[in-house]
Amino acid sequence: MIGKADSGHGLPGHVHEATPDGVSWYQTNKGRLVLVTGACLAIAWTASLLWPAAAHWLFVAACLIGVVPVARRAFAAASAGMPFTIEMLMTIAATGALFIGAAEEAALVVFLFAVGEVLEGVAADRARASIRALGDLVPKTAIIEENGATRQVDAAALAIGQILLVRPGDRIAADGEITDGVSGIDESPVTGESVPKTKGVGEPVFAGSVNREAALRVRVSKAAEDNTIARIIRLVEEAQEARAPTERFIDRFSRIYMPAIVGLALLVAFLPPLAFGGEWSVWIYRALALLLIGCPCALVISVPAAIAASLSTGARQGLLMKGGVVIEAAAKTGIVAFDKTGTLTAGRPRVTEILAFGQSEHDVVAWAAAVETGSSHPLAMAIIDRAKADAIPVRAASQATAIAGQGVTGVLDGVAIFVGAPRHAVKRARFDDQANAAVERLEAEGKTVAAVIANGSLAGLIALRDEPREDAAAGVAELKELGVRSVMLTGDNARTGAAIAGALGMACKAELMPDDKVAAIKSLASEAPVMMVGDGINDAPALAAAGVGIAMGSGTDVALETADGAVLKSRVRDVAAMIRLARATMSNIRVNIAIALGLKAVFLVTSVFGYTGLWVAILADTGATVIVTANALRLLRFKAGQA
Ligand SMILES: Nc1ncnc2c1ncn2[C@@H]1O[C@H](COP(=O)(O)OP(=O)(O)OP(=O)(O)O)[C@@H](O)[C@H]1O
Ligand SMILES: [Zn+2]
Repeated sequence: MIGKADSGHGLPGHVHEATPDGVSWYQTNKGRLVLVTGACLAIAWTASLLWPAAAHWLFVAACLIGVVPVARRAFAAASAGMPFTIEMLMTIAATGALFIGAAEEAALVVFLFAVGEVLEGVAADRARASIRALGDLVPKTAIIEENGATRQVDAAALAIGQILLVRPGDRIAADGEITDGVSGIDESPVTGESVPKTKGVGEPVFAGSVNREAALRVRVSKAAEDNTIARIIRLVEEAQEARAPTERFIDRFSRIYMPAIVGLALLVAFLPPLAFGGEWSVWIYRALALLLIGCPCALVISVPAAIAASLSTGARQGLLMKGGVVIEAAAKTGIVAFDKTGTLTAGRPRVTEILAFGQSEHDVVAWAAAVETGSSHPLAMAIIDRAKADAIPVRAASQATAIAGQGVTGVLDGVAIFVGAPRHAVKRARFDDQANAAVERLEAEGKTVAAVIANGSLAGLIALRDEPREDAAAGVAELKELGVRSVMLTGDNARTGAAIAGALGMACKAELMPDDKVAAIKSLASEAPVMMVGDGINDAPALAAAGVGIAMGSGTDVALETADGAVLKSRVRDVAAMIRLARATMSNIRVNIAIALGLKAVFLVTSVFGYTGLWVAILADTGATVIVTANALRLLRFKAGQA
């Protein structure tokens, strides 16, 4: 909401337009107003020493110069149906002060109000600039190779298929695939991951990452606006627009609060003089101070400033959240449900054992690999890789069909083959005691067993193991420290699931068919707010069912669009980091609201009883805004990860 023209919270004007790049505060209209009113004040003060009679009129002039632009905005809003604006409060207070003869204070009020606006603008711009800085990471130009010659082109105009020449030290200008060369690539701008990765021919690279070592040729695979970094920036910018429930509360609050303040001011102005003969000028003066105290700008700025700072900090650390709503929900997380394959584990299972029953090991692997050509499951790739490694030719089975959550079937050389989970395989072939014992033992070791059935009898067992990510146990432990429970959701069998989950120190719900995951999330949600973490691609329904759905993955393979947020570094610990950042943001907001309301409450009382006057009132208002914004900007330096 910062930087947008007012979007209906009834408090226009105090919300800041983005300052264009390269424009300093004093070059903006509001900045010039500060300089002009400041100069008038200085002249008037000097004059008051030399020629007191003229000083009064100089203060009046200073006040009028300052109040006219504010009054114009106030009346524009009023004629648009929003009479209770911050500008209106300010206009009434300043002109009122002029009428009761407090010209010096009226001028000071107008000046400090202008200063406050400029300070807010500077702070809001800082939060925004740190998001925009992400975009500056993509170079403006690129060198392409065409018909054997090279030329420099505009990076925004790069077309898919063009070949980029990337020298060592260059930033890569587009998402693409390496066609020539091997080099260490620093992807920290895109994923927040600071350790460079060595990449070679055929591997993807992302716009904004830095080529560290050797020259590369890269084939452009995405148009400029579809680059991963462009998508991330767009997402963070859109996220800024999404309004948190707390923010909506403040809007509603302000809508009642502003008229209430005006009513109270009228009461203070008229009641004492009419009821018990108070001095008119005294009570009008106090009422005007009350109007200034009533200005809710600190309250209005507190939430969006904190959210903008938090989104930007998160983005730089590879933690994306789509707006204040997500931050607020993430902060409340009581249970994190993790998908197993590809989230808690690396998603690259390896074959560890092959047991053959009455067949050769060779045939077991050959049959299994043949039907697995019809599946895109990670287990399928592992089995095919094993066949290749053992120099067993992989032929494609006919009629190969994947059965979701169970396995695959197909026919090779007239042999009908099934490869899949033993609990489904037992319906297709008899398992003797020896086979059952082997399955039990392997699963208890955290391995997934694929039973291979040929023409209705068990031909063999293939055990596979998908190692947990290096930081999975640490991530689960960090979550526990935050008071958050972790649960693993998996389609794998209960024994394997329990073995892996147990080693990581978390609970497990296993043997879930794809639809069951949604039901599992819903039942967890009845216990505590759930965050679901998955790869975002085949578990979109589960991500959607959870209070917060977070996709985990690096660069292009993460489905940013389907989730509420993403952990770009593929680290389990970053899930804890995200919750920490969300909680820090919410407590920052709570502190800000307390500061804003607390200061107002104190000065409300002192103004009504006449202990403090107009200029203290406006100073408290501006001061509260500055304190609140400065506090929000502290989030820009928040380190979400634990050392
Ligand atoms: N192509 C396949 N080859 C062998 N077994 C398979 C295949 N597809 C599915 N299975 C079996 O079915 C089970 C359930 O599969 P599903 O894809 O639902 O879950 P998963 O990938 O193992 O686990 P997760 O839910 O954690 O991603 C697997 O654990 C495996 O035993
Ligand atoms: Zn204010």
